[in-house]
Amino acid sequence: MIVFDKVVKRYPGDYVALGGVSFEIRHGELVVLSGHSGAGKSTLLKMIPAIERPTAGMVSINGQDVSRLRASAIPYLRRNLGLVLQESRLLFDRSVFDNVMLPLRITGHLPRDAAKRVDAALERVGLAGRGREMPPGLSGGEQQRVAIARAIVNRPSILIADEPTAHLDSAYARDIAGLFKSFNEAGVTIIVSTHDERLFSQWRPRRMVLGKGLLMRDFAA
Ligand SMILES: Nc1ncnc2c1ncn2[C@@H]1O[C@H](COP(=O)(O)OP(=O)(O)OP(=O)(O)O)[C@@H](O)[C@H]1O
Repeated sequence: MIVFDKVVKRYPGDYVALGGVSFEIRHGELVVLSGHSGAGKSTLLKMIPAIERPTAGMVSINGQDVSRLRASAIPYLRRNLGLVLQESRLLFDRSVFDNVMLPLRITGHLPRDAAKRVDAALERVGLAGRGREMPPGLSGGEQQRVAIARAIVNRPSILIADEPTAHLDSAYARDIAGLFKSFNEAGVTIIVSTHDERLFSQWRPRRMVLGKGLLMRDFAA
C-alpha cells in the first residue's frame, strides 16, 4: 500500500508544487494520474522513489516511511520499484541489452540469471531478440519499450511511469498503454501519468486528477 498523508512540496523560491495531498493506493491498483502541465504530477510520482522529499507530510510504502529514509536505504527502496521517468533516457552508446541490464548492475551484484532476466524483460515488451541493437536505430515507441523493459527487469511490485506515451504517435501510445495494462493484470501496481486519459479508459482505471498541486478528483476504479 502506498500512502500520501497531507504531502506538501515547496520548491526553492517558495513555489508550492503540492499543496497537501492525501490518498492511499492498494496493491494491484491501476492508477492514471492526469492534470494540466505544472499541476504537480511529476513531483508527486518522484516522491514514491524518494527522488523528491516532502516539505511536510508523509509518504509511506508498505508501512515504511520513505519521506525520511536515510540515503543509504534508498537503493533498497528503489530495487522494488520500476521507474519510467521523463529523465530516464536510454544510454545511446550502449546496446539495448546493456541498457536493460543496468538496474541489475546498480543493485551491487549481478544475479546469476541476469542475462535471462534481461531477455525475459525484452520479450515481455515485444522486443525479443533485439538486444544487440543500438537505441538510435529504434523508433520512439521501441525506445520507450526498452525503457519499460529496464524498469521491470528487477520484477518490481510497483511500476511508476511519468507520461510514458508523450511524443509517441497514437498507435504506439496505445501499444504502450496496453503493456501497462498487461503488467497490471500480472499483479503489478501501476501509477501512470498522462495527458491523454482516454488511452487507459477502456480498462476503467482509478483516475486521479491534480490541479495546481491539489487532488481535485479521485475516481475509484
Ligand atoms: N526542481 C524544481 N525546482 C523548482 N520548481 C520546480 C522543480 N520541479 C518542478 N518545479 C515546479 O513545480 C511545478 C510542478 O511541476 P511538475 O513537473 O511536478 O508538474 P507536472 O504536472 O508533472 O507538469 P508536466 O505535465 O508539464 O510535466 C511546476 O510549476 C514546476 O515548474
